[in-house]
Amino acid sequence: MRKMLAKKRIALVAHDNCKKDMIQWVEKNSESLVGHDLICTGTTGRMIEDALRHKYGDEAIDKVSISRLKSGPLGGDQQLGSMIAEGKIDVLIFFWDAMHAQPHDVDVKALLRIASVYNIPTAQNRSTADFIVTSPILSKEYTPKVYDYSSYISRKIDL
Ligand SMILES: O=C(CO)COP(=O)(O)O
Repeated sequence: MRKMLAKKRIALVAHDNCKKDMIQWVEKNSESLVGHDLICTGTTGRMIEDALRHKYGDEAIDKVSISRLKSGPLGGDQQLGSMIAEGKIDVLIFFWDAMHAQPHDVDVKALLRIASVYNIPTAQNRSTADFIVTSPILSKEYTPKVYDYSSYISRKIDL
């Protein structure tokens, strides 16, 4: 059983062409977000921190839990994927660029895939992110369905 606490661990990631969208979305929903733990890839995190600092001031921002991983192309997506596999992320908000290829395309795909494997609520655009951030479940305990991969783990492989 996997139980999400009322305080969620929310991963925030955006490609460069989507960062404006992400910052606007965070600013618009900051009241709902600041009570949770925010985990970001490097550059997205820096920009979100700057935006929140600008909105709330230096003192208030120190009380917001924001952690910054490596920049996406430098391993940040993989770090997030690893955190998902370890049960350390509850929600993924990932605005990825559907119009331009990324140097770390494989990492992007891997992150989205692992989020699916572990049944992580994932927003890939602002509308879905709006639905998630306004969901009453966001601030309540929640027990997501955990898929049973035991038959895969114990599968027999002929040698
Ligand atoms: O590349 C990213 C996600 O794939 C995001 O990385 P940055 O937040 O460091 O720009």
